[in-house]
Amino acid sequence: MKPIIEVKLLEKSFKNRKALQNISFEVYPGEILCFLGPNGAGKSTTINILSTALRYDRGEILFQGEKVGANAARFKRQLGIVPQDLAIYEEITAEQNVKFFASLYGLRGQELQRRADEALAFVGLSERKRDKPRTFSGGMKRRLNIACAIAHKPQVIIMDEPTVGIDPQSRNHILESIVRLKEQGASIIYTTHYMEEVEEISTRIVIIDHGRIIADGTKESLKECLEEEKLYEIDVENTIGLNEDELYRIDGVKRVQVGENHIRVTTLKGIENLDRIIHTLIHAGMRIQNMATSSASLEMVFLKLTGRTLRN
Ligand SMILES: Nc1ncnc2c1ncn2[C@@H]1O[C@H](COP(=O)(O)OP(=O)(O)OP(=O)(O)O)[C@@H](O)[C@H]1O
Repeated sequence: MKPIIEVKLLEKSFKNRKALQNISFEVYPGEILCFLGPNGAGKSTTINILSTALRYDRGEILFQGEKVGANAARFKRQLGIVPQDLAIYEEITAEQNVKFFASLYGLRGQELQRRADEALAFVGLSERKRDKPRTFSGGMKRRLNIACAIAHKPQVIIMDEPTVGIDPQSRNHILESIVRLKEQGASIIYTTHYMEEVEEISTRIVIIDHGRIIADGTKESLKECLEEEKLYEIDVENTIGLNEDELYRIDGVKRVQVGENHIRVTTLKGIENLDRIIHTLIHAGMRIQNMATSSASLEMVFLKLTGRTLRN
């Protein structure tokens, strides 16, 4: 299958600070490509460039095999953008909002009405279409934001953290609608901090850190790198007095991460070392309160690749 978008060696600096370095990836039709990365990793910069809202210094973006530069107008018509901050007008009705944004893509008359109705039904807001968004919950506003971005039926939909700070019901609604958009053939580029969302909806994942892509693959392929490892999550009263080196000296221990009252130890599966880990912690004066073992998760992939958790 041919990619709908190809991004090649993208670079972007803000003053002297490099925000993106050698970013290359493809987007295929009918996929949900999740961008995962901590604050400041470069996710928004990447998708703002893709949205044509931000210039880049070097690199190339192709849409259906052709450079975007000369075809920017054609490309923009096929983009639906759901920004991180709500982009709706509070003082006009939900329907008027959707019609306004869809009209920017050239829709008029009956077609405009039909598409607006479809988009509002799609996000579950048909019954509230004559109401103004100022009377909506945060989740409903987010859904309206999505309706505004998809009414013109774009081939590529870019969503920047569309579920931040909303109730679980709206969140589920949004995730379900994203999967339906994919099933209808759209390509969705989705950024999030929430690992669970990535587990739930992604067909492919790009992990970005410090402005570079450090992994690109399906959930399954990314987790393969962890087949040999397991993770101990240990809660303690506090970690004052713990020397990480003592844990690293234990056979099989690969990574240690120490928080205020939490310790994560990644260790090789084949080596029985739990008794030594516990002994070392007790010897250092730790009061263990809880312990759990995890097998491969995206959080662990992220930890392995970056040495950090996604949400510190
Ligand atoms: N307009 C700007 N001016 C200066 N620096 C910027 C600007 N926008 C982003 N940056 C810097 O570029 C880097 C990447 O930021 P970006 O917003 O893309 O990260 P992010 O992964 O989207 O983070 P978040 O999850 O917090 O949105 C950061 O170091 C940020 O401080």
